[in-house]
Amino acid sequence: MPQSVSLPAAFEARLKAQLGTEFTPFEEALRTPPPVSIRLNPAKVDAARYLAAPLERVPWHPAGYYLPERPVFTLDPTFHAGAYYVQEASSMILHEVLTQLMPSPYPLRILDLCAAPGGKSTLLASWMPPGSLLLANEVIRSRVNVLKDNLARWGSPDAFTCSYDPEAFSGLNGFFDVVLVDAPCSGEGLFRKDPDAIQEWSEEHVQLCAARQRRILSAAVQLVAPGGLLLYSTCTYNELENDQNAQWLAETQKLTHQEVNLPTTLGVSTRHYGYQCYPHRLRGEGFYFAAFRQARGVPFRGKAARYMDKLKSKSLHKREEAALADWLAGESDFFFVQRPDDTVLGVPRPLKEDLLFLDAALPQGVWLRELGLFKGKEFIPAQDLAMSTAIAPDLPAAELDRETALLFLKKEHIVLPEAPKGWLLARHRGLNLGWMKNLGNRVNNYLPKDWRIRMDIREV
Ligand SMILES: C[S@@+](CC[C@H](N)C(=O)[O-])C[C@H]1O[C@@H](n2cnc3c(N)ncnc32)[C@H](O)[C@@H]1O
Repeated sequence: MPQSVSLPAAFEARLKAQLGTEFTPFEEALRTPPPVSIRLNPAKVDAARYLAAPLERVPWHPAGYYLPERPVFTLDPTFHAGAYYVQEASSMILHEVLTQLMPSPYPLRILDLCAAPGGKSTLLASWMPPGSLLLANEVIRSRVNVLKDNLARWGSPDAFTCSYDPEAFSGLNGFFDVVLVDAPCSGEGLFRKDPDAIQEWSEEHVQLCAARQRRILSAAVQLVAPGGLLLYSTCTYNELENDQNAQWLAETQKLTHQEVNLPTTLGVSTRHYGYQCYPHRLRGEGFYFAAFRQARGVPFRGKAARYMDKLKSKSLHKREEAALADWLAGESDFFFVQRPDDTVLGVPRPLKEDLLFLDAALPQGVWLRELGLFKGKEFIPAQDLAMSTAIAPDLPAAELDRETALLFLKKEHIVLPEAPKGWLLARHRGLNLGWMKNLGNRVNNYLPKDWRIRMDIREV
């Protein structure tokens, strides 16, 4: 935040009351550059081999690292391949919260109710026990595509996307073991990273956000299974949106507030119900979180059998299923469905019943991962498949140097005289970027238009 920008007077007065003598170091911290941090994708890269030089660790996440400066991420092909997510460090603490409060080795059903652009969803996808299901929801339609693409890049076959108002989930009461409400908020914690947030701040907006958060939380509470966890987080500091909403959850919604054991060396401040990250106490932005256990509640009761036919009617031919096996990793176990436009979608078989519940309970179901499309006998693989961790590891591929990888990501023509003909994965540092088809005299680039790098790459 530049020296010339001043904080709104009402915000400053409130933070002075909240922080006392710590207000001065807080304000000074807001005027220093925000730290840059990434979270590696352990399903795609091994830190020891991937990182060119040792980096400072984010103390509360095993795959979180601070970068010495902000690179142009767009010009790093491995960013497009889903090797890491650029995530503000404080919010990575949810990994520690989940590990302490939900130490389950068993598969879980997880809902990220306010998910775009997908930072917490990718964190959840990496954290969750094998066999779990993650549903990432974003109500604002214009924000759904970025969520879908970020999750596709992350590659988890067990993460799905949808777009509903929180109240639309009422047919799934008691279904989820973990529900995260990373609520839309007044964004006070982002003042350093995004000075525009200062212009948008007002007391009225804080009140509006607090009321909206309660509406979202009232819907979310119902969805948590008995014994399950509701996580509430914001990137703001005020009590109205934070601890007062947490108090309301504890007192009126009959949830049991959970404590998290965070060593004082981490610098996280304890509020009455939740926890607050301040930028002068740790290397991260402003972030608040509180955790609650659904003590009682009604368990979900659904009849999957009633809905089976719905998906069966769109199931694939046996010979097409057999052809698909070549494109998928040996250990993957998928069931396939075909959309009316013939796109083939794949779901890990152990999640089939849960997907059928979701499909029945939500008006338009959920978006499943695309595998490709059969055109006659030819299978045209989808971008989602290239990104998925369930793709067969031994498919024909061309390893591209950085310059050629960026040309591929710009959707330009590239020449590969040595490469075999047919479908080829474009790779950089062993990570898949997308599909090419080598016709001999030319290479067709199948990167989806929306994934194309738009910036000028000539500076590389
Ligand atoms: C703080 S952001 C979520 C950030 C995301 N969890 C991440 O880590 O990348 C809050 C999200 O809630 C969405 N949202 C806005 N109004 C909402 C509402 N009434 N119900 C649910 N979500 C809403 C916003 O569009 C936004 O994407």
